[in-house]
Amino acid sequence: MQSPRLLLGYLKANWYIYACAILAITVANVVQSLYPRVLGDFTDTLQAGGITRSAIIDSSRKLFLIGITFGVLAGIGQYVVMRLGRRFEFVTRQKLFAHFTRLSENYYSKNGVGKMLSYVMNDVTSVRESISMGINQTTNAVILIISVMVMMSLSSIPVYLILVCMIPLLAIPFVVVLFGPMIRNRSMKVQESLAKMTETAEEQFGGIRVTKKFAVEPIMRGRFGQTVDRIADNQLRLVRMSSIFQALLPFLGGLSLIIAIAFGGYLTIQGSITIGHFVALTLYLRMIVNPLQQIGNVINTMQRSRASLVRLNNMLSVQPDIREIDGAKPLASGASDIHIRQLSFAYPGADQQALRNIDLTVASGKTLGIIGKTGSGKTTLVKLLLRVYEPPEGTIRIGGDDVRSTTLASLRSQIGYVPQDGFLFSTTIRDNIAFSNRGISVEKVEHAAKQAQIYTNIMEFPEGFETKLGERGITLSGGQRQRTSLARGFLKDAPILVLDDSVSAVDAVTETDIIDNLRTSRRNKTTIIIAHRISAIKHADEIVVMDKGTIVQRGTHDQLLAQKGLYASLYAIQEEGTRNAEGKA
Ligand SMILES: Nc1ncnc2c1ncn2[C@@H]1O[C@H](COP(=O)(O)OP(=O)(O)OP(=O)(O)O)[C@@H](O)[C@H]1O
Repeated sequence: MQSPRLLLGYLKANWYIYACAILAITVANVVQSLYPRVLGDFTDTLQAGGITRSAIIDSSRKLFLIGITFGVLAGIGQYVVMRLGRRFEFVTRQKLFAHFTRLSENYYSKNGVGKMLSYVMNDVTSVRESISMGINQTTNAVILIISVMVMMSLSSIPVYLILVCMIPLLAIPFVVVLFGPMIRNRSMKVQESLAKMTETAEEQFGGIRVTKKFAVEPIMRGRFGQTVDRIADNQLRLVRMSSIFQALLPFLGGLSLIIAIAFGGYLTIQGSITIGHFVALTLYLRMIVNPLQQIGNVINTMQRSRASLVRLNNMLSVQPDIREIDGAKPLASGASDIHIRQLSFAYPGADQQALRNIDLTVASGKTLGIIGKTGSGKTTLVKLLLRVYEPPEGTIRIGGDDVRSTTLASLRSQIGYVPQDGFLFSTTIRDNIAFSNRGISVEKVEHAAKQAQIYTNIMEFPEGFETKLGERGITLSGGQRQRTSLARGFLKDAPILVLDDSVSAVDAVTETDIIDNLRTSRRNKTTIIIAHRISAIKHADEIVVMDKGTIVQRGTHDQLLAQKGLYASLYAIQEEGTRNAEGKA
């Protein structure tokens, strides 16, 4: 196993419970291995003196005791092991989820959500099966085989006969060594194709509305079909290999039995061993055919889950891109002046810089407007402020502290960020708005909704704020979704509020109302508004115009209008658009 930390850690933590369970299963199997001896002795008694009442009662009592002891002890042992297996599943899923929440946006932009789900579902289940079934069946099988061997050697069956019968079983280690790696490799491929399918399914369900609007369902079905076919191919390859392997071990057990019947039968006819020995020997060998099959099963499952365990351990060892430095300090409470110096940034793997030499100061309590062409770096700037991506050291300071030396939680709790397409969860509108503080009063939630101009819309729903939203807020229009997400930003009332194109989907009148509310509620609080429409930022204390990752103009609305440049051109185009619209109306 490459890096068995996850499983070893769990087994170590629970070793004493496992030890008790294994002890119970061991005793159960030792007791069960007495069974051929009782029957062998019974046969010899029959042969010596015929059938007697006392012999029947005595043997029946022994067999009954063996059955009861085996049933109770094996049952308890198996229950404990299964329970621990389920607990492993639960603990590991929690561990994975906690790990996922620490990974950066950069990781998620490269790895689909479906892939993450596959770890949580398929891989965890596969490892759980192996530890539950593996421990139960291995203990059962190994102990039974050992007990049978011991019982056979303690009996007066000749050793040479036992050894001859065992010859086919010597091939087992070779079979295991040969097939094990092949099964593991094929399992790895199955798990990878399952992950791909979950990823594709997640993406296709997410995009189902676009698919339908473009009437491209057959193409999407074809694409999904391809991923399913890949799984089927990989699974068939695995099943072929596993089946051959699983059949081989009992086959070797069967060969032993044939030798026992042929050679043992011959010795019985010759009078070298008693019929009782012959019966006991064949029963002993018959008894190890099932455990051999179980061992085949277990090795099969173990190889498969080993592939999953490697995947899980690899996943858990992914280091988050954004990490707090040792001794990171919380950002001073209420700090809200922002200083950006010589900030240049390129996305990992990108050959061009998204931001170049940005110098910017937003004094505490002021409003900054950012406008610029699409792709000019506006959102990137905010992502660096929030440390969604890591800015170079010393380039961004809040309240005098380099954001890289602060704790992530304190930094993000000081900033309210409202993106253009804020994600809404499948819960009530109230919970969506009160996202940063579920315990907040209804009045405050309603007030935030009023500020974001969504209150009236919400009250029109029969259940008002208790209305449940479907996947990604499907019951709301684009503009309603945007304003619900905006209300969430208002409610957080953070020292710094960033609106990233957050009023783009509302009409001009509503936008004016929202901006007015914003100006009132954010008086003396730092606010950054990114917009494409000048109407959303013209009131700002300072406006910067961005182009190709740099700031090309800065000033107030009036100062920028007085300059020839991108801002004045944008204004002219937008004013003309508004006049045309009014003319048509
Ligand atoms: N995760 C990413 N990985 C690589 N490049 C990215 C990533 N996100 C954005 N970019 C690139 O960085 C540049 C700036 O993008 P950004 O999102 O900051 O622009 P923007 O000004 O906010 O655009 P818009 O107005 O369309 O929202 C673009 O060229 C974009 O393609």
